[in-house]
Amino acid sequence: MAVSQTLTQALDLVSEHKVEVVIAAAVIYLLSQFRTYFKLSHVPGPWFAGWSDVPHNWSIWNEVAYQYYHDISERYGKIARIGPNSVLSSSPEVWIHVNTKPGYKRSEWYFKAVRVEYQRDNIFSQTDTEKHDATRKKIAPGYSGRENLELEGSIDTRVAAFLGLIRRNYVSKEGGPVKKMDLAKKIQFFTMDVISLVAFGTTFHMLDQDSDISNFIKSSEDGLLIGNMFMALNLGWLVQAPVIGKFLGPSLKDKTGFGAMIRECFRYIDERAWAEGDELRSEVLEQLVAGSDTTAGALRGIMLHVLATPRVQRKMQEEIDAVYAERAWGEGVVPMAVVRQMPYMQAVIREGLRIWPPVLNLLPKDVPEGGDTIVVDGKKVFLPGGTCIGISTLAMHHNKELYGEDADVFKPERWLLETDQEKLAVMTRINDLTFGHGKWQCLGKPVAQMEINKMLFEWFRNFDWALVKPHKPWRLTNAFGLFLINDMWVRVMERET
Ligand code: HEM
Repeated sequence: MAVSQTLTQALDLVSEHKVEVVIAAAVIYLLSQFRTYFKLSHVPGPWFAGWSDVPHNWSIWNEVAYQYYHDISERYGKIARIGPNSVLSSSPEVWIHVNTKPGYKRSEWYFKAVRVEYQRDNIFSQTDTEKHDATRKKIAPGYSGRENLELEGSIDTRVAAFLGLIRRNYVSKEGGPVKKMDLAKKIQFFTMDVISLVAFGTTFHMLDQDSDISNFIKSSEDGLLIGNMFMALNLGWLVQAPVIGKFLGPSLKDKTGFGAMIRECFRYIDERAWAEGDELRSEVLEQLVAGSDTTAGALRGIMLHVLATPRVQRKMQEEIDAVYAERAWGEGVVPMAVVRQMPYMQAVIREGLRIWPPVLNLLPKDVPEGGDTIVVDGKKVFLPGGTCIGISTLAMHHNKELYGEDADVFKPERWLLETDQEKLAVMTRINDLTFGHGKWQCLGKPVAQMEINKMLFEWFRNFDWALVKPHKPWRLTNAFGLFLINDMWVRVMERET
């Protein structure tokens, strides 16, 4: 009774002083906006970034956020503001600092963006550093070639399957009809087949059947595009919200789409009795998401640049032929230990990852409580606690101060002809950041490296390649910083050696 009386009196008071209440609310709102604005007003950036996330979200909506980050860094320097509470940096030193200094944690972006299942975290979405570290300790050995001795053999079977698919369906002959192949699609078959083999111990057989089995790839692309839209509208939290989120996110009962894909994956996992418990199921599922588009993006990017540079293709094949002539490994797929010793191939891969880094989202981290002072180009910059700081990947890897005026050109020789050893070491350290750094560094790096190294060797040892539409080499979009690429049509011919 007393509560309802007080409520009525309060409502009466508000209705008597409507104008004053509106003014007070506006003042409080403006004060909080000013407070937020001034927190980071010493960081350069477009004026609107201090007041609104809309321009940033607009770039996400248009699927060009990676380019937006690059352009902001080019214009405002190595640390720049992109939102009221967000900054981004293209400085490798800053990024290494953020990823190693205790107290930094993953921002809430992670659970909004990469929590594949409703309200259940995986290692990638885990924002609680302690829980993340504990999970990482548990699952890391399974990802490493040293601990997982079957890894290389598993990948070899899929490399051989790719060569087999090309020979069965896509080899064109001199003067005969051209059998066009969408390399972008087949690369995704390859990465999906590898990752299913690594994650569940059984492959999807996409290469063997030359098909997007159960529409997994389409579902995953649709899921990324829809998720990207939610993020652009600042609604990422909705799919994880209590009750309502259950109906918005993918459901295991869905007939198609991401939900259907998750159900199928769980079936694979259960059949193999690979993992026990829901937590491990989530980790396995997460590998599929983290490990297929990323490596596919890398392989497509490297291939496009090599195919557009005939001199590089020729030099790669000369190196491959010399190694193959001396081969001590028999007839199978080239061993990783051999490709690792091929300087030109390694330069091509490093340069490919530099010119076309496949993971381009902010990977944002929160500054520890109490704030932190970072150093950018010798100047100290204070970031208040809770500020969200992300990486400007493209700007970092295309930095003209380090790589020169031709930083945006694919030139593997820059890794071979650099005489300044100190500079080469810096370039290498920065290049390694493609896979992240410190406690959040990519766990799948050995898997991805094996896929890229072996596949490139075998593609170019066996075949000659050409783009079918050099004027429009592929169709591309970007969601969550990952490239979704289709229609990369190529002509493949047996090599005349
Ligand atoms: C060229 C291919 C790849 C690139 C460029 C790449 C890049 C990255 C990056 C930048 C991160 C760090 C994210 C952060 O700072 O929070 C990451 C994390 C991760 N990646 Fe990869 N990745 C690739 C392939 C793979 C593959 C093949 C797998 C699985 C076999 C994988 C599994 C993971 C996992 C599990 C994490 C989370 C690690 C953690 O939270 O501790 N990645 N990756």
